[in-house]
Amino acid sequence: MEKIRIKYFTDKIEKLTYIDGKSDWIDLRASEEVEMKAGEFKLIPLGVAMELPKGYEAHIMPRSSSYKNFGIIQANSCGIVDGSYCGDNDMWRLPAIAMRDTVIHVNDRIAQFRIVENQPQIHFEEVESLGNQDRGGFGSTGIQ
Ligand SMILES: O=c1ccn([C@H]2C[C@H](O)[C@@H](COP(=O)(O)OP(=O)(O)OP(=O)(O)O)O2)c(=O)[nH]1
Repeated sequence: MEKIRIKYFTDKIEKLTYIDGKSDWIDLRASEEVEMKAGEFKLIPLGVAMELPKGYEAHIMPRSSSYKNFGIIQANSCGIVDGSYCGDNDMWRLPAIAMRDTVIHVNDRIAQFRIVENQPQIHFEEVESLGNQDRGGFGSTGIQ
C-alpha cells in the first residue's frame, strides 16, 4: 500500500477514492463549471494537488466514456504529472478540446489517473551501427 498526500481546493467535489476490484484507476473530477464552445480549448481544473510517493509519477488519461458524456478530447492524449509537481498551488488540470458545445459541471468525473514508477536513469551511448536486423514498421506486416 502506498500513501498519497492530497490537498483539495474545494469541498464541492467528492474525495478521491481507490476502488478495489473493478478498475484500480482513480477518477478525477472537474472542480469548477466549465462551458466550452465547439473547437475551444480550456484547462479544466481538477481541484486537487498531490504529493506522490517517492519515485512515482502519475498518468492522467480520459475515461472511456469521457468523449460520449462530455464531448471533449484530452489535448495531450496522456497527462504526465511529475513527482516534483507537489507544491500548494500545483493543482492538476485537464487540457481539453471541445468537439461540440458542452458544459462540464462541478464534480463530473472527466478523467482518471494511476501512478507509475519512474523509469531508470538512462545514459545514451552513440554508435555508428546498432548491429541488429531491421524489423520494419509502420504497417510492414500488412493489414490482415
Ligand atoms: O494533463 C496534465 C499534464 C501536466 N500537468 C501538470 C503536472 C506536470 O508535472 C506539469 C508539467 O507538465 P509537463 O512537464 O508535461 O508539461 P510541459 O508542457 O513540459 O511544461 P513544463 O515546462 O512546466 O514542464 O503540469 C497537469 O496538471 N495535467
